[in-house]
Amino acid sequence: MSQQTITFVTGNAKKLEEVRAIMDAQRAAGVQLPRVEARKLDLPELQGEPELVSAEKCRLAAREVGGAVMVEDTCLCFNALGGLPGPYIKWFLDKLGHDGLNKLLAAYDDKSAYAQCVFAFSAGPDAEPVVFDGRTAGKIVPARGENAFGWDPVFEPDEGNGLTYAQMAKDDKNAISHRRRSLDHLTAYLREHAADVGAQIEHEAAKRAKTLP
Ligand SMILES: O=P(O)(O)OP(=O)(O)OP(=O)(O)OC[C@H]1O[C@@H](n2cnc3c(O)ncnc32)[C@H](O)[C@@H]1O
Ligand SMILES: [Mg+2]
Repeated sequence: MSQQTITFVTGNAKKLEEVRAIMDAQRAAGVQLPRVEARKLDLPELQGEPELVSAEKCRLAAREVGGAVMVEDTCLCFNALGGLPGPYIKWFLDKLGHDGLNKLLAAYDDKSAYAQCVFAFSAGPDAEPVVFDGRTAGKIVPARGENAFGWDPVFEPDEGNGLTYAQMAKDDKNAISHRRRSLDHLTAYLREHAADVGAQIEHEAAKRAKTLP
């Protein structure tokens, strides 16, 4: 499987940076990982539960790439709001900013939240995506820290020693992040099912080769 390539499809350069850093550190520690290439594509996203959003994004990505892909969808879930904004965080952040995200919780004592990352992997356009959930608990705080990645300045993870994601060293965020946890599940799956996944990727590729002119 290590010879085969999986394409990570995302329109977000910061996600890619973190995924690369996490995978490079694991490789350096001797963990066997597949080759991952990146493709910058902003795919349309279905509305619904995070697993569904990610699985559908994965199906579209596999069709677009015509091969094995991984994608991820990230949510920021406020417990007082029943998990919202959740998968809609991109638009809430865009329209309301860091201050507005805090104001959403002004009427509630409970500022707790969790960051959730759902990776999805597909061996090819006709394969069923497999999804992996990773979460980090914390709370929403007034913005602290100079960091250009999304809502990092307003999320203080419980394991962050009082620092927001934006104030933490990159390696420290990557050690406890929602993305790290989800990616760990995905890479463990790829290792555990290396033979099956490898055969599935090849089967998909052979099928495509037959149908292409
Ligand atoms: O192409 P894709 O991979 O979908 O990239 P995206 O930027 O559209 O990402 P999402 O749909 O998953 O939306 C998640 C939003 O949360 C932001 N985000 C994702 N991961 C984050 C993290 O670890 N820290 C802070 N903000 C993050 C991201 O910039 C988006 O605004
Ligand atoms: Mg997106």
